[in-house]
Amino acid sequence: MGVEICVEGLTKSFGHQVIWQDVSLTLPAGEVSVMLGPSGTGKSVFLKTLVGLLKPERGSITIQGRDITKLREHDLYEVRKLFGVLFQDGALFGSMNLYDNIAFPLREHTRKSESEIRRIVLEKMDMVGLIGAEGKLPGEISGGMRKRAGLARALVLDPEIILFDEPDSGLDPVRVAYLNQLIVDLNAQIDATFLIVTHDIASARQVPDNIGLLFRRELVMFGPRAELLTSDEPVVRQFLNGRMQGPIGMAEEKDAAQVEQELAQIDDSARVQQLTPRLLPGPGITRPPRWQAIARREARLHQKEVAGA
Ligand SMILES: Nc1ncnc2c1ncn2[C@@H]1O[C@H](COP(=O)(O)OP(=O)(O)OP(=O)(O)O)[C@@H](O)[C@H]1O
Repeated sequence: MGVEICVEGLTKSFGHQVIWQDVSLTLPAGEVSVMLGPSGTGKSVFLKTLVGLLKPERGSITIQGRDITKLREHDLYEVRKLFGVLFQDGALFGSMNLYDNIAFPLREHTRKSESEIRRIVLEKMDMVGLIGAEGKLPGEISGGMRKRAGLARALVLDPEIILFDEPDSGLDPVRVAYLNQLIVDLNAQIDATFLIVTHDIASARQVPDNIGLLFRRELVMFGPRAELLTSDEPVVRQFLNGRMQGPIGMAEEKDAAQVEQELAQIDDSARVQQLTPRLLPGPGITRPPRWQAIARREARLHQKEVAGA
């Protein structure tokens, strides 16, 4: 079972540039959460702050009762072992084959024997569908395979928390669909806490239990998927529908009168019916008990929304 991450009043700046301020949210243990936001709103900075690579100016990040923003390097090193991170490009070593890339954290951080390492590496390669590609170099395989190799490497230390930085970037829609299914299946299998940064609205609608949205240096909203998907909050509605009409502009902020006029013109009559179904684990993968709780939570929200429509 994954662990909960409790973020309170978190603020991060670089010099005079405030990236985001007063961010508070709880990533529930074992659930999948997605963080959305226009480019440059600090989603990657948020992931790096969670894993302790960047220090916030204010606020706390509590994991297993410890505020990681206050830890010294040695203790932070221990907490980091709870995390697996899938970086945007897989962050594989170009000169090492996939087997050695995936074995790398085990050789660096554990004293396991080569036969034990072999068992773990092949198990994780199997989980992400890469059996047979052990000898390939990262430059010889597709972007989708590189992501899966990066994911296998993120899994080898059996993390309680996995952070995904734009796992779908640069992939075609079919590869994105396969990757989303893999993420859902993995979450059901290992029950770790997942946080995914993405721009892909289709993924954000189908994959997570919870969605958050960063905009203009604030966390606009964070909550259960169905709540965000049916929200009347103008920024949330604009982003999740990929529209030009709304408070989010190309580069500059729009003036209030223009936003109001644009919002008045949108016909949202079909919105309630459009609540995208959640992606379920594939056949043969047992759903952990929390899936029932999440399904009940979503059904309640949906009923409330339909009743209020
Ligand atoms: N180490 C750093 N030093 C100074 N500024 C930084 C640093 N890292 C990030 N930034 C700035 O923080 C802001 C947010 O960057 P970040 O990459 O987190 O955005 P993002 O929301 O992930 O964007 P995208 O969706 O385009 O990937 C940017 O203005 C970036 O230039």
